[in-house]
Amino acid sequence: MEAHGVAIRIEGVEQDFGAFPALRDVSLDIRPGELVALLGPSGSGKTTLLRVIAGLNTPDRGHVYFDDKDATALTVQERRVGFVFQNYALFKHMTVAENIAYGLKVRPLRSRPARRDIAARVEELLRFVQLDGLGGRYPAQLSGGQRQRVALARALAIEPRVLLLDEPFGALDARVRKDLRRWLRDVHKETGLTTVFVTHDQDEAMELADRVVVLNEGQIEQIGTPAELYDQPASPFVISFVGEAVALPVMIAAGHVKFGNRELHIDTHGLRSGPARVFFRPADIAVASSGQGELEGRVESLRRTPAGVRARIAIDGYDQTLEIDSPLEKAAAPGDRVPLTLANARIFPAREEDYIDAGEGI
Ligand SMILES: Nc1ncnc2c1ncn2[C@@H]1O[C@H](COP(=O)(O)OP(=O)(O)OP(=O)(O)O)[C@@H](O)[C@H]1O
Repeated sequence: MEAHGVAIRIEGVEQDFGAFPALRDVSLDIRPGELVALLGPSGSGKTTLLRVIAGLNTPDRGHVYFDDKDATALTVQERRVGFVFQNYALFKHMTVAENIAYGLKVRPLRSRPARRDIAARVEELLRFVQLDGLGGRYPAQLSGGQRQRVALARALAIEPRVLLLDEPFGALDARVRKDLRRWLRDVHKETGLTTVFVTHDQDEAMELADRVVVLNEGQIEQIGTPAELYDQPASPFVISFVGEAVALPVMIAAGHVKFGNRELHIDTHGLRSGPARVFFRPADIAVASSGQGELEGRVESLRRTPAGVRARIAIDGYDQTLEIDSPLEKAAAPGDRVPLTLANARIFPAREEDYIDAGEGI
């Protein structure tokens, strides 16, 4: 990638806490104006990576570049990053306006704007985050969502060149979260700021981000647009973490994919003969016309969902159940035996531990 097309470059970054490797060989380019999500389960290294980008953590190995300049040794202030944390770390004893003005007031005298200019900037930001008129309140007098908007205004006040958000909506209820997500997307559009946010919520990442970085055990599993992650997941971890998936242990032999003694009509994608796993989204498994299914199972239970029904099905020859989505009018009844067809399979080599499981049933 051309250097001028990169706002933040992370190169071979590693961070250890004692003997524990929290980040392992993380490399990533973030383009100017991009909205990037760091997504992963608890403990996967999201916050650690965000802190490395911010300059709050110094990596043990590797480099961070801002606009092509090595920023690894620069402080937070020197990097000019704006921060928003999960639990609205606002100063309780300061009014909303004072909170927003804080980053400007603590600047060294020579770069500090005049009082009048700070006041004007605060007013402008209050309007921008749709809190005009509330500058005199204290944080305790605001709702959670309002506080998070103040936190964002405070981060924007210093005119950062990068905005970093750590689970910014984590503590809010589902409805407010959703509203703020949309709002943040609008804010991003308007400011055009390079923005990196941490979330463990795949819906949040997929709805907001231009690109999503999936982290697992301190390593990047995949970087891609939401569509790429859904349609071309690079690993079993990604397909299972981004959206729902069911996995079936299969055996590849002579170019055929067998589940027990049934053949699944799936391309092997050039995988060698041996044990493998195929993954499906619940929406990609459908009840077939009788006699036409690749698999057969018994409906154990049904649950109504916004889009139709979700059926839990015990598959013949497999000691686990899988869940499928079907439209209301096609719903079977508990106890029914149903033939199933499969679409959009992803196939991956089995891990060692699957070899034994898969081998037994096949
Ligand atoms: N200062 C520290 N000292 C020791 N271990 C740490 C420190 N900070 C993080 N860790 C460990 O590093 C790993 C990654 O932590 P990190 O906070 O980056 O994960 P995360 O993906 O943000 O998780 P969560 O979603 O739970 O916040 C965890 O196992 C954590 O316990």
